[in-house]
Amino acid sequence: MRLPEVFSSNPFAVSIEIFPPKTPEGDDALRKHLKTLVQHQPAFVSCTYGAGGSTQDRTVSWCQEIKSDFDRPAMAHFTCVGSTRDQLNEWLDQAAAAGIENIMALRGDPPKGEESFQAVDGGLQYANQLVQLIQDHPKDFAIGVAGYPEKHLEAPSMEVDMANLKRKVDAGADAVFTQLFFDNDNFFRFRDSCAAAGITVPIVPGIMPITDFARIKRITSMCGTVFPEALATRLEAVQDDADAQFEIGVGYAIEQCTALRDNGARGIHFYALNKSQACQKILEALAG
Ligand SMILES: NC(=O)C1=CN([C@@H]2O[C@H](COP(=O)(O)OP(=O)(O)OC[C@H]3O[C@@H](n4cnc5c(N)ncnc54)[C@H](O)[C@@H]3O)[C@@H](O)[C@H]2O)C=CC1
Ligand SMILES: Nc1nc(=O)c2c([nH]1)NC[C@@H]1CN(c3ccc(C(=O)N[C@@H](CCC(=O)O)C(=O)O)cc3)CN21
Repeated sequence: MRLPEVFSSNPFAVSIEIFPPKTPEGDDALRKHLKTLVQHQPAFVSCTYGAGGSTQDRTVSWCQEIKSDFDRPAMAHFTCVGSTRDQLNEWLDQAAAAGIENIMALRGDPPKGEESFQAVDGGLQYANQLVQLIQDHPKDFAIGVAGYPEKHLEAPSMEVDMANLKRKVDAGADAVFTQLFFDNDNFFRFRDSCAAAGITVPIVPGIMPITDFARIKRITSMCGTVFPEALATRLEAVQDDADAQFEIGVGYAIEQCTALRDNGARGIHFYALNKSQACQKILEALAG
């Protein structure tokens, strides 16, 4: 199912994001977690492509498995990192042949050890160019793009960042999935700015449940997401207690997601980090 139909047929479309594990043991563990997660009938499952600058293989095969073995629509992430236009087009040919219908089009993170993003010779510099390249492919892929409620780290201002988001949507994106955030006010402001900029496609909040404070701190610093002081204080108080961190993190996410839904969010995109426990609790709470 393509993204436009996902959102037209579902007033609140929950999606789950996974990343390809690095080992066969990781693959098996992910299959167990996916089995649990799909019981909640997520609208689709997405799989990253070199998240945080790691490997790009196996995104397509995981998407095929999501469709065939887990019976859910899939979205394959795709980035400009390290590829020429020709190589990007070859990947699109493979994705089309594999039955991929939805693509999350991203510029991508700089590879590990590199400070800033560098396009390769004959490659692309910005995600709007990737959206255009996908649109120019003969297969009619549906396209997701990233949006930044707290501004992308490299953008000089919210206004410039919004103009860049508009470029991606005008190039043909069907939905915007946001960077993770912990303060809903930032999301609601961002949604209003999108509307003011004439962006009419669904704006879906991206939520990462906190289960391990140290890891989340690493990730938020990479994303430019502000961590609420009061929440940090509560988590610091239980630094050595994994269960207590989980309880606090999941409780916070339940409140955050409930408020998003009650205030008209079109869905929630969960950065599940290949685990099911937190999302399961949140989805149970949302189902009431
Ligand atoms: N789920 C995921 O896998 C997610 C990944 N990311 C990562 O975030 C990073 C950025 O990716 P995108 O948002 O796709 O990149 P992007 O190309 O849309 O934006 C990157 C930066 O360039 C600026 N920019 C964009 N288009 C421009 C243009 N035409 N001219 C001048 N400046 C322009 C933006 O304001 C931003 O600061 C990547 O590292 C991506 O992998 C972000 C969110 C979610
Ligand atoms: N800038 C950016 N890049 C991304 O890839 C990305 C975002 N933002 N925002 C939303 C999600 C979050 N993503 C993530 C974030 C962390 C890991 C992760 O597993 N991190 C490891 C370290 C990575 C490694 O060394 O391989 C960790 O231990 O936290 C995976 C996906 C993918 N997405």
